[in-house]
Amino acid sequence: MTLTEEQLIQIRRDLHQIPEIGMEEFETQKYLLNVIQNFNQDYLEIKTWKTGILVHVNGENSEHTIGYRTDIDGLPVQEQTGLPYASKNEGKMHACGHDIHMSVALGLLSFFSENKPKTNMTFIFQPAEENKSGGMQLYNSGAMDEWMPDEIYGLHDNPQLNAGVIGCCQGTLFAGTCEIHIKFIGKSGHAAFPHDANDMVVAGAQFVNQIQTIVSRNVDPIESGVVTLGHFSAGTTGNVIAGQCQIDGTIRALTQENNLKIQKRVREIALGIAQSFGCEVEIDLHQGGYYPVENDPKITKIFMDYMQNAKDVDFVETRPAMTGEDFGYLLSKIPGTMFWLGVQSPYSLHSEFLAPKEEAIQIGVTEIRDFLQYRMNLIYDVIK
Ligand SMILES: CC(=O)N[C@@H](CCC[C@H](N)C(=O)O)C(=O)O
Repeated sequence: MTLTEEQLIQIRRDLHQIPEIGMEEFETQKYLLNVIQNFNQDYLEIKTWKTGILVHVNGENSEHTIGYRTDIDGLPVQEQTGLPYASKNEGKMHACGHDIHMSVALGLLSFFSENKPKTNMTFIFQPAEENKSGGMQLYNSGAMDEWMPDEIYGLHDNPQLNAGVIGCCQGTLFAGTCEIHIKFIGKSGHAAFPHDANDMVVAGAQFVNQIQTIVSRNVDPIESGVVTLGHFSAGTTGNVIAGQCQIDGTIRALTQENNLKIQKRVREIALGIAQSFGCEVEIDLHQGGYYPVENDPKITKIFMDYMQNAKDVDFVETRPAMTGEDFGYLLSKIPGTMFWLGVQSPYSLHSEFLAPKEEAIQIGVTEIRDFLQYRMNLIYDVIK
């Protein structure tokens, strides 16, 4: 069966209620499998990988395989939307819209399970996009090998675009990211005797201030970068000198070169602070699979030209964004395109109030289905 708009919205609401953190998507996997097993199975082969699912669609010509990837994990965010179908999982929420991504993917898969595609297809329901580089883990596990796509597509929802609008750009769509985890370890003591202690609030504060110079002084101003420290904790109370300071953050850059340059400077500054304060430092800079999302020039031109000219598609050319995505790793191995799907919300991705407009799901399914058919016809004409 091809899922109707009503069914897609119900699926999205069901998934929205059961968000799970990366590599713990057990209920989500079970729900997805149940939906997929109700599709026409004539052309489908299904397998699981950890908490993810791979579905191969046998097309008319098996010389080319089109990949379509959705992420399936939620975030550790306490939902505050007040919606009747809000998350039932305390402290977890689909605050990045992966429930929308999954619903669109199911809509597409349901269509191609009924309408044999011109080429093979591999649908990837990928765990752990947010924090554990699920895309990189999946690719490196070899689980995709037998159904390896020749080209791959994936979308991300965008609250700033009207529902159903498609956005894309040539080159880098999303930044490469790198998590920062730094711990300064000194000596705690009485607030009255600072000379007998080694104050890690002061060391941490110096670190926070000094890294502000990285983007302003080390990155070419024509290019760009972000160093955000979202977490700083030290000490226990006002009259005890803190012996430890934990700082966590993230680096964002549009090129891998700048990402590595910023990583190097963060490391150097942390080591310099440790030396000048005579304290220990533990530095954990972790990029994993969060490479810059580099759209393939040829495939992206075909995608953008199609979307620009298609009747009924509202298309905008977007600028690169400093969000990260482990789809960047898959794109470093397989040529393809990532694009935005507008879901129109006053709240940003990762907000506890994010409430995407559900009409974007069916519009997205129609737009992407038509593009994929167009693309498969182009390929089929060449290889048949
Ligand atoms: C689309 C999106 O919001 N992605 C996340 C990716 C997280 C990357 C990693 N955990 C990091 O913080 O560096 C994002 O925060 O952009």
